[in-house]
Parts: sequence; structure tokens; C-alpha cells
Amino acid sequence: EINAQQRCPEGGSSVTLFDRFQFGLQCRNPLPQPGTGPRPILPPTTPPPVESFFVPLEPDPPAPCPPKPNCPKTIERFYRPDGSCNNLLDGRKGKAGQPHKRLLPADYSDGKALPRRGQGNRDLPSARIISTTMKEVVRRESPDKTNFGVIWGQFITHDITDTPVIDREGRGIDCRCGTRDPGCHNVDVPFNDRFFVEEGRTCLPLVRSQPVPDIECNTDVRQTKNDITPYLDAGTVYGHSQFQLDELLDKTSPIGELKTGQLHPHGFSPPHAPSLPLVTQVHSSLRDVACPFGVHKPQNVPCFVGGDVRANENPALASMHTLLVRLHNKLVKDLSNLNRNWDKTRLINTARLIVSAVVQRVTYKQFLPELLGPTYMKRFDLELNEEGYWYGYDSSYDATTSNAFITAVLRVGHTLVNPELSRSSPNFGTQGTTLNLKTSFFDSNPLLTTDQGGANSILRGLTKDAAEIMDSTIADDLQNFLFAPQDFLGSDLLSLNLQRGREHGVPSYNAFRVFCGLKRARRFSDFTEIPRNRQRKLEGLYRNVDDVDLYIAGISETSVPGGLLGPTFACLAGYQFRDLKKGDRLWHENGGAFTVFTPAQLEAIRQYTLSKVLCDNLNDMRSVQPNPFLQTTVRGNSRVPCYQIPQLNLEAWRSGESEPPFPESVKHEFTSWFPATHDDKTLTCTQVHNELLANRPDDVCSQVLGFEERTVNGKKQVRFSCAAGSIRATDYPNVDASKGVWGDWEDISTPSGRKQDDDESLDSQTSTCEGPIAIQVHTLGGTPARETGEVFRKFSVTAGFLCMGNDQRNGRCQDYQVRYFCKKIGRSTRNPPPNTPAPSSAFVWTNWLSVDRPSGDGDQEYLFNVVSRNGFCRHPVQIEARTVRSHIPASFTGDIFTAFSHTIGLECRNIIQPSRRCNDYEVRYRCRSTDINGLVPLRDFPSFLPPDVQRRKQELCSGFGVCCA
Ligand code: HEM
Repeated sequence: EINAQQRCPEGGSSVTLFDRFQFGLQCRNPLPQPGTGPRPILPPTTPPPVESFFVPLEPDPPAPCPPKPNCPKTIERFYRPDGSCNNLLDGRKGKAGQPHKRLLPADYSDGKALPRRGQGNRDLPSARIISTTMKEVVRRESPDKTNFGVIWGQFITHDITDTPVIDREGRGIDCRCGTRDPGCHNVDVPFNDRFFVEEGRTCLPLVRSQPVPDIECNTDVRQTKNDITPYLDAGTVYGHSQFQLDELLDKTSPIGELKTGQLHPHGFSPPHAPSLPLVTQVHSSLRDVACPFGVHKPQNVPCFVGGDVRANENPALASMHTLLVRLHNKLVKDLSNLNRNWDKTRLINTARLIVSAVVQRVTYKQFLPELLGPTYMKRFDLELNEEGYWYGYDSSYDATTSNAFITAVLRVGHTLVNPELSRSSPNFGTQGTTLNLKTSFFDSNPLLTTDQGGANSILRGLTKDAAEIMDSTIADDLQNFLFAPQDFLGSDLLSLNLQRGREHGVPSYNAFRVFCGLKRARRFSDFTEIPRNRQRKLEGLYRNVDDVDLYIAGISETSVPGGLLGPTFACLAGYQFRDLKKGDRLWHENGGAFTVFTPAQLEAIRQYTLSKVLCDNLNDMRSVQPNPFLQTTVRGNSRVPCYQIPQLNLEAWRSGESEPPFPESVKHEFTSWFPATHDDKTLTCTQVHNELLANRPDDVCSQVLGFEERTVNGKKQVRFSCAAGSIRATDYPNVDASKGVWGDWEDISTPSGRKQDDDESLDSQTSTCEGPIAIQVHTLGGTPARETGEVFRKFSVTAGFLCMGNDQRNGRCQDYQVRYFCKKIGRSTRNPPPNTPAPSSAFVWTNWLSVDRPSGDGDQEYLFNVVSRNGFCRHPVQIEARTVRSHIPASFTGDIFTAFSHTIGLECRNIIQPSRRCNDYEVRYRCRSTDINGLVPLRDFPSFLPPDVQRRKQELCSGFGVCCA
């Protein structure tokens, strides 16, 4: 057992990692102090006799499978602390403690659990050698981005993922150099390492992540877990369990305030600018926050406690936690003043929804655009609506974090960190000394002593300090001094990132290139997304292109236009952030059955910005730039006085009868253009719509708001207008990697001759795909099909792809490649795959079913409540509803529905009916006969249009001149 009193013989003390943040003692000599003369070079520490400490021969067994949550039959409208039941189809998805998902099968050297190795089972190069070799000589700062955005990145990271490492009976593992403990995967340090040789280090210790079974409790392949919920639900403020939340809440507060610091050793911290609480203020079981004794300062004051265990890791991060805790406390105060009758739980839940909405908006409006640039934001449906609700919630999207994302993609933030944290006064002059990361890890002094501004000056400083640029380099403070105790070297975060990826069995960069639709590289020069000089370095490091680690190649790529990430990371981040948005039933913009805010509340939240949060919650804050993630020199981003920044209009939360139930406006978006001719016969708009509903349902919504026509080469084409978020089609299909695999890209035909068609229809293909699940199409140059603007005749997993030259304005199609996501890739046959389209006549109606009565809130006939019954299908194409007693069709009853669609079912809320009561309904669905008894993804968009949307539809229709029947 290590304790803080232990000392090393010659005054030298040091640390060894027991887990990611906890340390034990390992003795070595201190580095020379300036003026103390040259320090003797120590012989490398000889590995300790391994027998001297306990080394299990067997790997740690996976933790037991967590129990299934018991989810209610009604829809809850608040975040549960542990994230359970957010996903209506499977309440385990997104729950704290579930395994990270995999986008590609694990790549373990033994196929099961041992860290990835190189091709031919050869050693991969030492992660430390990669880290030092790839380092750029010059440290470069971003010309326009601030360090605020970087620390925000860390803050939301800690809202999304926390991967625990093995912890044997609360004691961690001793991973000292030379150990053969299978729970360790230490990084080898080369004997000539410029830095670590000074201390005679031969390794950087790394404890492996805790092994867990997969979500179905299979233990054959090692998985790793996320201790927290992946949702952007402000878990950093509220924690990830009810117990934790209860402990963070101030029990003496009747309005649900969170605890703030009580102990101020230096007597500072005025009451209106409180700090985080200290660990002594919570139950002892919550005291194991990450806060290593050898590094934490001041030693006589306990660490802070926040919603996330890593809150103390650096003062800027702790300041961000402080800001959001203050926001919560301000919100509950203001809400309770507005609604004297609200109980504590309602105040807390409502404040949490608002805080989460702020976190979501800042992330998707200010953070992600800088990371991904406009093309990827659009491609993955990450842009936020400017007005109205968004109808993109889809329960088939799984918010769970992927291993690739958490071990590589999001760790791109490590390259952006500026290790110098300046402190700014309210006038943005200097207020106190600049903090250096390497001496500030786990240091709470800067937040406790307010003579230098506490969290206030640190956060203001972040709005001025430049971020570093994205490259294959991280600051020295992280590369050599990570968590170093005074006068010593620490660890290397870049090495740890690489090593972590390997021990999680994350496949190589090349595999993810293919996953993202880029070309599989055969040689290093095929890594065309990586600049030549870095390509050469990689070639010097790795023996084989298939060995290259995802992280190092990802941070070496050239940025996509307008963003920071390269194409592979932008694609992987696009997938994950789309899952976090479309897979979150409580996403703040959700409309219809999943609405969390009234239109007025949503509008109020849209007006509320991070700048105002800073104005509202920092001491003596007078001005700030509109986007704190960008420098004030960026056009339109000069500082503005706080009073000019719109405040949060909490009036929208005043309880009353007048809450408007429906969107005041629905933002609409257009589908692609579709040919409106068949065998030279012109189809009506309704015929085109019906055909699309039957054959390409993802490309169109069921309830169109309007349509437009045009003529190309003498032939009619139409496109439809749908509620924003209700068009499901995407060039990057949402596929579950555990259910199938992508086949190779195929290019059967090339546009040529008079017709210039590209016919990639399934029946004309040599297909190896068994059980196609999804289709992906791009041009030979890699542009996703729907982004080309060309018009397609076929584009579905059952029919394949067909582009006809005559449908295009220039008379020719580009050359496309097609690939399928399949249950299995079989052997090549000349026959069409077994899954040929079902004849469209083969539809059946399910039985009529009623699962709810209009008592309580109303009548809720959700599809998710019946999917497990026999006779329900994966993709119903139609819904019908009627009253239970008299069989009056729903559309004739005069009731107003918040949901009535084949993807969600029916929802009628009593409160919004003129009579205050809904009828009792039963529903049935029309399904493809081949599709009975699968799971149904839930999306919701108004298929029964509320009155104001009806009005909007009429406006649109009259604008178009014609209306779809
Ligand atoms: C400011 C200084 C930062 C420090 C000292 C730091 C330190 C660390 C450490 C020690 C780990 C665990 C490494 C391992 O053993 O695998 C880690 C993980 C991680 N970091 Fe950072 N980090 C910082 C900033 C950031 C930023 C800015 C981002 C993103 C924008 C980020 C994203 C991540 C992610 C995604 C993980 C994996 C988390 C998990 O799943 O547990 N970090 N970081």
C-alpha cells in the first residue's frame, strides 16, 4: 500500500501508474535544478524481479454482464442519471456501464483478447518511438481558434466516455517495467530516448482497460466498457448514477441546488462565485476521484468533486465544471422564482434538460463545425435547425461510443492543447501568472485562491489563448511531463493513446480507410490524404501499410476543407456525433412524440449562447466575443458587452395553460430529384410518391409538405418538401457492425456510348453479398452519390443502383461504384442474390391492437410497445387507426395527434385537445410479407399535420402552383 508519507531514500521520489490517474511510488533521482550542475546519468532501472509482486497468470476475467433495465411503457421526458431506457428499442443502449461498440471486428493478435500485433504476428513499433519520430520540430498555434474550444472538447469527452482500467479489489495494478502481468501493456521506451533515458526508464506503464462481455453477454472476444452514458446529457455536472446525483445535490437546498465548495483554506471564493465541492463533502464511496497524491496540490486540501471523476485533471477543466455547476444553480433559482409550486425534482430535471441543451448546442454549433467543416456537418446531418422542431430521432441509431472513436478520433484534442493557461481580468488584461500544464495537473490552488481570479480568470484566459494546430505533435507537457510530480518526468500521452488503441484491439488505419470509403492502401504512398513527409516517416516506422495505428495516421492527415480533421477522422467523428444526436430521444430539438421543449422554450434555448453563460456565471464579466472558440480577430467576433447578448428567456418555462403544443413553424428540406416517368409515361406526383414509399422509403417522407417539378431533356422530374430531419436516406448508412460486413466496391458498368448510363442494378451484378442490408454508392473520385446532384432511377438495397444519362442535364452520368453491407460475403455467383425485392403486392395488414387507454396523459399506441409481438414488421409502410368502440377512422374524430406515423405509432395527448380528452384508439400496420416480426426503428415526424403546419403546407403548395394529392 502506498501512502503519501512514503519517501524514497535519496530524496528522489517518483510515481508509477496504477491506473490512468492513480499512482504508486517508485524511487528515482530528481532531475537537476538550474544551477546544480550536471546530473549523473543513471543506469537504466533493471526490471524488478517479477516474482516479487503478485502477477496473475491468467488474464482478468470479464466483469459480469449488467442486468437489463426495466423500462416503462410510457415515454419519460427527462434524462435518467444512468442513461437507461433512452433508447426505446433496447433500454441497455446508451446506459452507463455498457461496452463500447465496434465499427469493425476487433483486431486482437490471438483473435480474442491479446493486443494487436503487426502483420505476420510481428512486433509493432514502440509507441514511444512513433510519438517522438512523428513530432514536428516547430510548435504551431492556430491563427483563429482559441484554447476554450479545446478544453470544451475535453469537457464533452468527459460527458461521453470514461473507460475504466483493471482495478483488482480497489488496488489497481502495479505495472512496473518488466512485469508479465497480463493486465499490463506497457510502452517500451528505447534505450536512447532523449528524455526518459535521463531517469533510466525502460517503459511507460499502462494498465489495460477492464475486460467486459459484449452487450449480449458473450465473452468470446474481449470488450471494453464505458462507465458513463454516451449522451450529451451534462453527466459532467450530474454524474451517471442516481446515487452520485443525490450526493452532488445540496441536501439543504429546497430548490435542488448542487453542492459548492465549503472549505476555502485561504478565505477567498466569494459566495456568488462558488467553487466545486470538495471530496470531503460527499459520501466516502464517491471519494475515489482521479487525484494522485504525488501530483495533487495543495496537499492539505482535498480534491474537488464533480459529475465526472476527472474534474481535477487540469485547472481549465475544473473551471469549466465550475461554470456549469453555477449555471445549474442559477437556473434552479430562477425557475423556482418563476414557479413557486414546482417541487425539487421538477426543478432539477428541468434545469438538467436546459443545461444539456446548452451543452448540445455549443457542441454542434460551435465545436463540431470547427472540427469537421461544412461538408461533413451536412453529410452526417449534424447541423442544427434554425427554427422549428427536428424530426430526425431514430431509435435504430445507437448512441454508444465506438472503440475507434474513444481511443483515436476524439483524442485528436490532445494535439490541440495549448499547455499555457493565461489568466485574464474582466478587461482582458493580465490577472495573475500564466499556468503551465506540466506543473498544474490536479492543482486546485488556482481555483481556490481568488486573488488571481479563480475559475473566472482562467476561463477568460481560454477565450484569448490560441489553440495549437492539429498535427502529429502534442505539447511537451503532455508528451514528456504527463502527470509528472515536481522535478520529474511523467508519462507520454501520445504513446498511451497508441498503446490504448492496440490493447482495445482497434484495427489499423487502413481498415478504417476502407470502412470510410477511401481506397485501401497497398503501399505507403497510397496514403494520399497524408502529406508526403509524414508518409515517409510512417514508412520508416512500420513494416507494413496494414500495421499503421489509426491514431497516428488520423492526426497526420491533411484537414478537410473548413475543418481540422482529415477525411478518415472526419468520417468516424461524423458517424459518432450523428449517433449521439439521432440516437438521443431527449435531443433538445426533437419534435412530435419526442418533444422535450415547447416551441417557445426551444426558441429561448436557441437564443442562449455560451457567451451569455459566461456573462451570467463569471465574476464581474463585462464583455466577451460571440464565439469564445474563435479569436476576437475573426470577422464578426469582436467582444460585445454582456448586456447586449440575449439572455435566457425563462418566461417560456412559466407554468400555465397557455403552453403552445405545436411547432409554430416546421423547417422543411427537399428530397433529391426523382424521375417522374416510367416507360415514357409521365407519372403524377402522387404516383411518384407512392412508388418511392414502396421502394425507396428512406429517400422521402410519408407526409410531404409540398413538391416542385422541373423538366430535364423533355422529361418531368419532381422533388418533395419534407419536415427537416424526416428524410432518412444517407450516403453513410447506419449499419450495425455486429450484424454484417461491407463488401468490396464494384463497378460493373461505365457510362459510354449514346446513352451514358451507369447501370449497377443488382440483377446485372456478380454479387457475393448474402443478405444485403445497406447500399453505398460513390463516384470513382469518392464523392457520395447524393452529393453529386445527379438523378437516379434505382437506389436501394433490393434493386441496386441505376443512373440514366438522359435524366441528367448534361446528358451523362458520372461513373459510380457500389458496395453492399451484407450479412455475409459469400462466393461469387452469377445469380442475383437471394434477397431479391419482394413483389410490391405482397403486403399484409397486422391485427388491430390497442395497448393503452386515454386515461392519464392520453392514448399512447407506440409501435415500440408491440414490436416484440408476433406479426409486427421491421419497416411498416402504412398505419391505420380507428376508435376502439365505434371504429371511427382517426382522421374523422377531430382529435389532434402529436404522433401518427408508421414509424412511431400514435400518440394523442389529452392536454392539447379542446375537449381535454382523447378517444381510445386501436392501430394496425401494413407490412411487407417478407418483413414480419423484425424490430422497427422509431422515427417520428408529423404525419398528421398540426394546424399551423397545415397552413405552412398550403403556403408551400400555393407557392409551387400545384399540390400533391
Ligand atoms: C488538457 C489536457 C488533457 C490531458 C492531461 C488529458 C489526459 C488524458 C489521459 C491521461 C487519458 C487516458 C489515457 C489512457 O490511458 O488511455 C485521456 C483520455 C482521453 N482524452 Fe484526454 N487529456 C487532455 C485533453 C483532452 C482533450 C482536449 C480531448 C478532446 C478534445 C481529450 C480526449 C480524450 C479522450 C476521448 C480520451 C479517452 C477517454 C476514455 O474513454 O476514457 N483529452 N486523456
